[in-house]
Amino acid sequence: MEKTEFTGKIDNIVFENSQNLFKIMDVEIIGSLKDYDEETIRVTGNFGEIQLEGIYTFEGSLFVHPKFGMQFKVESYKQALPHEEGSLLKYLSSDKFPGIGKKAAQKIIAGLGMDALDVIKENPQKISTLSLTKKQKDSLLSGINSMDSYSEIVLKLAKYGINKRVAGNVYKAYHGDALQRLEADPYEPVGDVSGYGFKTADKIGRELGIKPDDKRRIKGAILQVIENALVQNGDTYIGLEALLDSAANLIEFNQYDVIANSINELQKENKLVVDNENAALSNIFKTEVEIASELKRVVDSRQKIKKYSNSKITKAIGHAEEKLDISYDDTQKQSIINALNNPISILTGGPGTGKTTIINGILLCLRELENIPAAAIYSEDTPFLLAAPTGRAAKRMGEITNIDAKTIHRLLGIGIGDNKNTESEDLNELNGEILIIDEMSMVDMFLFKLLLKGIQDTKRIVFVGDQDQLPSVGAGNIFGDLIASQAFPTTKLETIHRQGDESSIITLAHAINNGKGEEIIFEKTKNYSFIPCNSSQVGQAIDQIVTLALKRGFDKDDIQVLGAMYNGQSGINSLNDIVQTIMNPPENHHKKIEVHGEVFRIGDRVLQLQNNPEKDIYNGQIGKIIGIDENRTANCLIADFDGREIKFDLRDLSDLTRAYAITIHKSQGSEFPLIILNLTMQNYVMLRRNLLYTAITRAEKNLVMVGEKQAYLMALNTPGNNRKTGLTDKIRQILEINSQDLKTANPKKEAAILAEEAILTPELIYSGKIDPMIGMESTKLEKRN
Ligand SMILES: Nc1ncnc2c1ncn2[C@@H]1O[C@H](COP(=O)(O)OP(=O)(O)OP(=O)(O)O)[C@@H](O)[C@H]1O
Repeated sequence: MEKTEFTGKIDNIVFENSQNLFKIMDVEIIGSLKDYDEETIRVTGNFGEIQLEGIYTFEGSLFVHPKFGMQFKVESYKQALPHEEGSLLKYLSSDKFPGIGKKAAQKIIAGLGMDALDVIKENPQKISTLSLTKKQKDSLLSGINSMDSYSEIVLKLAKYGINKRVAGNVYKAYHGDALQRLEADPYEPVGDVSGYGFKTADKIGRELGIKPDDKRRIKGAILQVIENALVQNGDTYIGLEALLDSAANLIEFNQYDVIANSINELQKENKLVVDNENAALSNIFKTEVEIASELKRVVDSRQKIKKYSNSKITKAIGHAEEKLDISYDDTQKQSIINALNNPISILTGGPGTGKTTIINGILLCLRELENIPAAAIYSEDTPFLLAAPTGRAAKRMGEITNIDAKTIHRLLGIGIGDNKNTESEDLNELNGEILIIDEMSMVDMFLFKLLLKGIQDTKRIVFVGDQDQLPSVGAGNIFGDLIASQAFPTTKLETIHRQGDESSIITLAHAINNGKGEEIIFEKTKNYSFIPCNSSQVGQAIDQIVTLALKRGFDKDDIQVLGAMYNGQSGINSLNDIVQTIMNPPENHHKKIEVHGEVFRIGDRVLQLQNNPEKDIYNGQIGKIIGIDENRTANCLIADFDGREIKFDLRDLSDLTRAYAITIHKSQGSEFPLIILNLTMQNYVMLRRNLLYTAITRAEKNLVMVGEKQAYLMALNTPGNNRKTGLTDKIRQILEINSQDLKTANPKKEAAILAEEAILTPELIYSGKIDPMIGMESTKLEKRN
């Protein structure tokens, strides 16, 4: 429809997405809107801060929404400035312009007339003609600048080639000042504003005539190089030599002394820290120092906590063994002693090595040694604090220990995405006999710092995990660094204790870690198999495997597809479309709702992507949709998360996605009876040993690997975690560890042997001669053309 314009008052903000600033609002029309007769209209578009009751002029076009009727799609908007004397006087003397009272406001109107605001906006120089103090002039200018609406800023930034999304991020960081700040130093937001990198800055810099050797430009390049290492590799620092080289590359000239000077200046400005020939962003360096200092505080303040005698512990372990009907091996026993007699201890081991069995042993021993009645353990103020970084991992920990386990966020009482900004005063104080954190490999540096800050009087702290799993999504490598520091008694479990059907997957997992995966991964065993196919065949193969698994009696909820990335032919998004069609087809006439390009239907399995303590659901938690209101009202979707009904409004739905296929990263901390894993060379940037290992260890009983052999080989042969981090050294320095203090127990490795079986090829699979499904009877894959 044709472009038109109208002015209106904001009645109601129906929906807003804080990520991309998209809003849906009800607007009361002031005056008229061409081709529209009603008094209010629903308006959609991207907006910055919008004031309820505020009056704005909108430019855009009418369109008919198939369900909600006539709406107005906004292309640009601006705040309607007051023009009559009374309201202009009131506006100018409001707290939007601090230091300007009624008198000064009258001077402004007398000097520039009723259009004063527009006049200054057009030509800020006019302010100098007013008889105001410098402070008042500044206040007037900055007040008017901050009224620059989001769409005006987007328009102005567009002339520098900045797209809407990035312009939105710039706006979120600098608000109305955005343009002034960018024009003063286009390199300032580099590393600070998402999507705004050195290239964008350089484009603006060139237009503004900033010289190639300008300090602002060089500093921007330096920050960009460090930021790249942080975001792309998870490194918390970069070597100075590499920094000089990469920065020189970026600015395209090789004057190292000029770059070095800028590094020094950035140090003085507290933006980065140079330590031992390495450079780190200040906040990252500071976080590592804080973590090491907190660890020292925890260790030092627990020196006086009593240690149990060997005989007492041995007796308690004996009782635990009787109760659990097992006998711990020597390494396992040592880990229990470590946990009971040290302020901080660490337990790491692959699947089936007995981590959970040890946690149970530690708790049983402590109950006996401290004479703790059951009532205390199950009380609100329990002396046993158990937590894990994700909801699913916490749930599993709770089920296995029979003691309530929380997410770390919930344990600390912190809000959504608050890791970076939470102050320690806002944290729950952690006390009690023991704190055990499971799945430590997933804990990132910001959350770990908060966890340590929350620890008050907890007598013992045990970090449990598998150091060979993927490191945390955020930068750093907390669990690996704690182990490498050798500052805390650490037990590495290497003997596989789990027996039974799933043991061949566990053997495969351990072989992958020991560099022997290639020998057995492409075999067909009772529990795992490999189906080679290229990325264009992945969807088809997964379609067949899922269909077949369902025919064989697998429960829908037991089948989980995993992949490395969301996009691409064999990406998570397209696999979700395929599996959703099989498991919850549209012809079931279920109610549905479409958001961010995904269709959700009643019955769909969904994944929560962010921590949401208010709803008590967390990143990685899986639920099922049980209700949908197609009119998209307040609670338009209801999902069952572990027996609890959680209501979502449109805004919350940006945190929800379908979960038939999920990324390996999101699957961390969860296990499923049947894992269908797909890896192809499209994922080549991510193909590392720890990614494959993490994926494989998600399978409880059965594993079907699909994709390109080359991709699996690349993952097998690319060392996992090689993040450059500074925490290990800082721990060693601050806790004054010297090299003799080796605190790691290293038991012998156990040999893993597997029988040889036939290797699958696509021809065999599609001819139906070989069955990729494991432990199930005779249905074969159909041949597809
Ligand atoms: N010393 C032992 N003797 C006999 N069985 C053991 C011993 N230790 C552990 N197990 C058994 O081995 C299996 C795996 O142990 P557990 O679940 O504790 O390992 P885990 O490291 O937590 O593995 P995962 O991470 O896969 O859950 C369990 O069935 C457990 O009972």
